Parts: sequence; structure tokens; C-alpha cells
Amino acid sequence: MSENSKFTARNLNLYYGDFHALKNINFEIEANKITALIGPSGCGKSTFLKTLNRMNDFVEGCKIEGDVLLDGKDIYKTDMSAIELRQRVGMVFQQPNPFPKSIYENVAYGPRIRGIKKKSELDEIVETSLREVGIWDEFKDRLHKSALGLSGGQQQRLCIARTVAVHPEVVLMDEPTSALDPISTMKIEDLAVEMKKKYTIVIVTHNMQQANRISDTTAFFLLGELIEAGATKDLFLNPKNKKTEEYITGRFG
Ligand SMILES: Nc1ncnc2c1ncn2[C@@H]1O[C@H](COP(=O)(O)OP(=O)(O)OP(=O)(O)O)[C@@H](O)[C@H]1O
Repeated sequence: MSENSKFTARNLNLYYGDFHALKNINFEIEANKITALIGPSGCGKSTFLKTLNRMNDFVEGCKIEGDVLLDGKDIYKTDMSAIELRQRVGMVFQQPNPFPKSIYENVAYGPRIRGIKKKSELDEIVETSLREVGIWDEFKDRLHKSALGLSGGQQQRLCIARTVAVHPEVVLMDEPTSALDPISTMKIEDLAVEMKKKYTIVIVTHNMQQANRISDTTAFFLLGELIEAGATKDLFLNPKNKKTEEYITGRFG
């Protein structure tokens, strides 16, 4: 395990019932970097992402073997609760999913659940979180309006603000821009690059230009296997594996 490793997967296998969805994955995710997971549909990218904050716990018949270490501690074999884990490892989904509440309440929700009650403290967290994702000026005069009235891009940035409001260490993003227009996509990409100063980011994307633009490391999955992983520039310029080359040059998938 290298010094800068945030997550380490060792001999990780995952089964949905009889279906072997992740096959002996060995992979390190570096702290304060953006790691992109790429590969054709159904190859296990989201499944791998969800093993990092135990989202698969909700799936009946899902069985996991091997180790997933966060800062050297196995997240499946410690007494850390899934709730505590998900505070440390937040997640942003493909479809923006704000709660049907005000902008303010969306951001204050997590801190409130974690016991913060004082209005002045919540006000500060809301402001800091919205500033952090660059939407404070846009939203400050309508904090008490419904989040559902926002555009898709604004909703996604609000969801990211909601995630950072509980001070995670890692932010997982599952195709966060695939439902967004190009300008909103660019804003999220810029934000992800800014965010890596503070967080470790793992992003699933079908958009290879996106992986190339923003990630430091790219991992290519195929049929549940991790075929190749490395520095993004190297992987796109000089893929070592023939299948990686075929995928990134658009010859399959
Ligand atoms: N809850 C589940 N139960 C059974 N099989 C599942 C479940 N979730 C995913 N799978 C299967 O596991 C495989 C990997 O799925 P996964 O969603 O991880 O792929 P992916 O690479 O993220 O795909 P996409 O790019 O289309 O989102 C697929 O064959 C999928 O059908």
C-alpha cells in the first residue's frame, strides 16, 4: 500500500447472487486525486464505486470477498457503521436528487442529522458549503425556495454542496454530468478539479474526454475485470493493453 493511498482494494470479488460482477480487483485510489473509472456499460464501474461506501449493502444477494481498506482499515471488517462510513465517503448520483425541500434545508439536512441544531451554526455551514461549490451568490437570495425549481445543473451543484456539508474525505461521483448540458457539465468538471485539493474524488464516466480532461488516474474495467489502470495521460496516449486501446479509440463498447 503506498503512502498516499486513500482506498485499497485487494482481491476484491463481488457477486450478485450467482453473477460474478467484480473479479479479483486490486487497485489503489490516491488521496487528493481524481480517479476516473471507465469502461463499457455493465462492466462493473458503478458496482466498484458502490463498494467504496457500502452502498451494495442494500442489495439483496450481494456478496463481497476480499478487502476494501480506507486509510488502511477494512470498511467491511471494522466496527465503523455504514452511516459513519457514508459521512466520510459521500456520493453524488447521475440524476440530481435534491430533497423536495428548500435549498437551505437540502444543505442543512446532513449536519442536522449529525446533531447540529443551532441556527447560526447551520447558517454558516449552508453558506460555506454553497460557497465551496460556487453557487452562494446565485442562491443567497432564494435560500428558502424549493430546490426542485432549479435547473438540472444547479440541482447537481446543490447535491454536491449537500455532500460537502458533512465534511467528507472522499466524494464518489457516478456519472454526475450525464444528465446535464455542456455548460453545466463544464462547471461540474471545474468544480471537481477544484475539490480535489480538499477531497479524494472517484468518478464513473462514459465520457472519455471528461476522464482525460479532469482525472489524474484512469481505470479501465471490462466484464468485471480491471484491465488497466494508470496515470490518465499514459493510459490514453500509451495504453498497455490491447483491449484498453480498442476501447479508448472507440473500436468497441
Ligand atoms: N442489483 C443488482 N443485481 C443483479 N445484478 C446487478 C445489480 N446491479 C448491477 N448488476 C449487474 O452487474 C453488472 C455490472 O453493473 P454496473 O452497474 O456496475 O455496471 P456499469 O459499468 O456501471 O454500467 P453502466 O455504465 O451501464 O452504468 C451488470 O451486468 C449488471 O447487470
